Amino acid sequence: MLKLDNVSKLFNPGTPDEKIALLGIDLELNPGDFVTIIGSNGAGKSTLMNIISGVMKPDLGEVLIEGSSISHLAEHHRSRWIGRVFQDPMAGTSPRMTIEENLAMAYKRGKSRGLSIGVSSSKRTMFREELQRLGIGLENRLRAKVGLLSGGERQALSLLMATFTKPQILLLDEHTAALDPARAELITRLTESIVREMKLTTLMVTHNMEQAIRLGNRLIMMDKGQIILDIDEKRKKDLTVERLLGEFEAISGHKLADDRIVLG
Ligand SMILES: Nc1ncnc2c1ncn2[C@@H]1O[C@H](COP(=O)(O)OP(=O)(O)OP(=O)(O)O)[C@@H](O)[C@H]1O
Repeated sequence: MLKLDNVSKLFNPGTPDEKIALLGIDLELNPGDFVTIIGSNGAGKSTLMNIISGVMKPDLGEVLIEGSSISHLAEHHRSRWIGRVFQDPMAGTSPRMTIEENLAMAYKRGKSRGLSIGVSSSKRTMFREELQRLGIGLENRLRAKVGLLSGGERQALSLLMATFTKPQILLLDEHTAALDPARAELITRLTESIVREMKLTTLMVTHNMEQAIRLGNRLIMMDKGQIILDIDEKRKKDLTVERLLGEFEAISGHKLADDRIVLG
């Protein structure tokens, strides 16, 4: 499925601001893996997501999907395989367009060029059915401008749009962090059901330790540009926040430093 082969990224090389963001990352996801990623400040989590989605290129190494390198492909060309939801609920949708127009855009992604972004009645019926799955009444507001939705509603729509065409890889970039606890819980629940039903291979960065342990079948910890812990489903079942923090400290030699960390 997704494979990172010896991926490294250095910012500002040869200057006093030189920063190693990623150092020789090897990572292979199996189909259907749901991997949560936690790590200290500046560990390289966002850089990793940006390199997978094509926002930036690695200095070294390859990103492969199903055995083929996608390293040369720009972000918009990868969007047919990769869905991404950002922390900012405003990032994944267009506020001036209606819910159905946003969905039509998402539906067109990766499809033939000629496909219209217009909303036919058959598409509208499909959009309504998809929105119903979210269980928050958006199916009755197809013609509402997305800018009028709450942050939670908008993030639910972003999640639906990112997964609409069943991407090979779903990237979740702290996608519940900007929401209040009730809305974060709603989005977490929706994420779990969409990932499970569609059997999506998923990478999720989170600052919430309890969420990282509870969700998914595999947990990765990063520090200073490297993966220092990769915990499988069996070991994950017995994890606690305390045990995880202890393991991090034992391996990295320092306490987990993250100003946004949520223990649970
Ligand atoms: N565009 C950039 N220019 C220079 N340095 C950068 C850039 N982006 C990231 N870095 C540096 O690269 C390192 C990794 O950053 P990254 O944002 O990937 O970490 P992170 O794990 O997402 O951190 P956080 O949890 O604090 O958001 C950090 O030292 C950061 O300061």
